[in-house]
Amino acid sequence: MRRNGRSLLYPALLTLGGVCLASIVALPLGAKARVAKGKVKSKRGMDPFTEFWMEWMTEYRGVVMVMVVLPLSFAFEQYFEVRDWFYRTFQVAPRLHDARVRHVQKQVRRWNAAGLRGKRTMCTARASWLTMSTRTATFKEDCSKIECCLRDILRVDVEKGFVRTEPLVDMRYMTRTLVPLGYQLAIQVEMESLTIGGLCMGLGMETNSHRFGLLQETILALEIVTSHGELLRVTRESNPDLFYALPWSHGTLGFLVAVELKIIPIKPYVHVRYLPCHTQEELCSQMKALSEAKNPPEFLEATVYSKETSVIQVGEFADVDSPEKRRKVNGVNHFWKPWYYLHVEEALTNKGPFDEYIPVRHYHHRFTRSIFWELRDLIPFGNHPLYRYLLGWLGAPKVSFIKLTMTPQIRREVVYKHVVQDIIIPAEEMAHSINLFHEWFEIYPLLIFPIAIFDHGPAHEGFLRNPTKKIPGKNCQMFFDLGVYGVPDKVRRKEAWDAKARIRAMEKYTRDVGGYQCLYADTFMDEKEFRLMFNHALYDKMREKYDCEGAFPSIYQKIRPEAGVLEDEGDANEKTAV
Ligand SMILES: NC(=O)C1=CN([C@@H]2O[C@H](COP(=O)(O)OP(=O)(O)OC[C@H]3O[C@@H](n4cnc5c(N)ncnc54)[C@H](OP(=O)(O)O)[C@@H]3O)[C@@H](O)[C@H]2O)C=CC1
Ligand SMILES: C=C(/C=C/[C@@H](C)[C@H]1CC[C@H]2C3=CC=C4C[C@@H](O)CC[C@]4(C)[C@H]3CC[C@]12C)C(C)C
Repeated sequence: MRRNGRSLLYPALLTLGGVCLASIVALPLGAKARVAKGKVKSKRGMDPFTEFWMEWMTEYRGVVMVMVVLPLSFAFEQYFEVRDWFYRTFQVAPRLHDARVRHVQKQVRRWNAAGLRGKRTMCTARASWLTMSTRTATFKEDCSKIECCLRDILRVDVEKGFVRTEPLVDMRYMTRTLVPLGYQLAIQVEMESLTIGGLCMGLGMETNSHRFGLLQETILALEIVTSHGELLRVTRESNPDLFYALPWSHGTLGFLVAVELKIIPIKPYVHVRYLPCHTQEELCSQMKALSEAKNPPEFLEATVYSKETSVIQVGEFADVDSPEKRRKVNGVNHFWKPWYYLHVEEALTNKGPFDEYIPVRHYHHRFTRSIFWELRDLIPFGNHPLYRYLLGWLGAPKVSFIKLTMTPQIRREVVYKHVVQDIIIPAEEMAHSINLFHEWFEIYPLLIFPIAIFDHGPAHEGFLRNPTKKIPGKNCQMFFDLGVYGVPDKVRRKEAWDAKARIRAMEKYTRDVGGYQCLYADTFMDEKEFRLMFNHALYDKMREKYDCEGAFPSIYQKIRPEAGVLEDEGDANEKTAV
């Protein structure tokens, strides 16, 4: 059987590779011929060949996704599997680390010596398309780009419970390394391509954030190259001001070259119970009771399928040590399995509540395969059994390649006919916010998971304010993440839908209830509104102390509405009567 399976797999792979290669060669040649024959006329004043491509890639997005993005993602994935295996096995990275840090310092010192302070700010050289932000980071064009090629795990210390790692290590590499050792990051974030640097300098959260808080609470030490090229090791004890100012600072206080993060022991499986809720009240009261319990579950989240219906997922680490448990093992990420959010939804059918044992690494990356539920619009037939069995093994398209093949027209559609947003707001807002999201977006599912926001004391209030309504006996207040990803129903129904007005209403509501918008997403806030949402006191102090003005852009300069896409250009493009 295995031999038969293999002998079928290789011809299938070769055929697919051949078709992709042929298309990649044939399509541009065909396009060039059409342009040469004068069959393509420029409508926007671009050169006709580029214009033809832009239009083709916009029109045939699904084909580009399957023929280009998927094979590229697969090849990229395989390359990094081999590269990371080599570095891990031969322990190459720790020996190279110091030289890599010196390279960052040398570039920063060269920038200082060239007299660029105040003239041209610095940012990382990571290309915008590679990142997990929805933005295009146009600010980078005006910056000196500093290469921070630091992509390895330096040390895993299970006795002391921490991992020392470089910033470009992603979540896939992290679980690949830690899980076989019986450990995970205290906050092990879901999406495989998110990097440690992005999560520490931005934000990181997961379905056990009701226990540990945001990923920043699990940082033990940060190693930073300052605007003068000095290397600093920053801990809670040695430099609390800078330590609490660095999370969410987006590389505007210095370059991160290494970080120590807390790790926790795990078991091989996560026992997940799926609890259907048929009213909002049921959802809110259960989430409150579970998240604020004396002994809360290890993992907790809810997927909301309509205004009233949702499924709560309660997870606990487990061993599978009996035949009865073995029968309930479900490797949800195997390529032939249905997308996870659709599997969860089954709890709302006649099947009712159910439970299963998910191998821990499958649990960690349970939404990567369907990019939460974004893939249903990118590859509408992606969950069809035929597709899953024939092409599912190629994995999910990587967000990076989706971004790389995005034409300006698609970028505008992503902004004006589509929503990707997460907000973190106080727990008591759950029902109200679901109703508001229904009114503004009408997109389901919605994602919900509780997050403890900790009090660091008045001297160390970071970018997030200290909470005001702490849980009795605890040093934190319960907030929750509410995520919305997809195409609003009004857009699907081809009715007018004002993206900017809706997102701005969401931002105002978030500010009014003392919450925060996740900054990987597009924001429409002006600087005054942004400074109202986030506490800049400690951040401003550190910007001054470490001479960052004129050396790094401010956070707002990095996340502000992008010129040409989100900036006001009159209202013509904002009202999308489709
Ligand atoms: N569940 C979760 O927690 C999720 C989180 N996210 C978000 O995605 C982002 C991570 O995406 P990812 O692609 O990994 O990160 P990015 O490359 O987008 O980086 C995010 C920010 O961190 C800065 N940064 C990254 N590395 C360094 C470094 N070595 N030194 C200094 N600054 C650095 C970047 O600076 P620069 O602009 O100079 O490159 C950028 O401003 C996070 O910020 C997070 O908010 C998204 C989805 C889920
Ligand atoms: C914050 C969480 C999860 C977020 C993800 C669902 C989104 C993070 C980045 C998003 C995307 C980036 C770029 C895109 C290109 C566009 O052409 C299509 C959309 C998208 C793929 C988009 C999709 C959603 C994200 C992956 C949770 C963990 C709280």
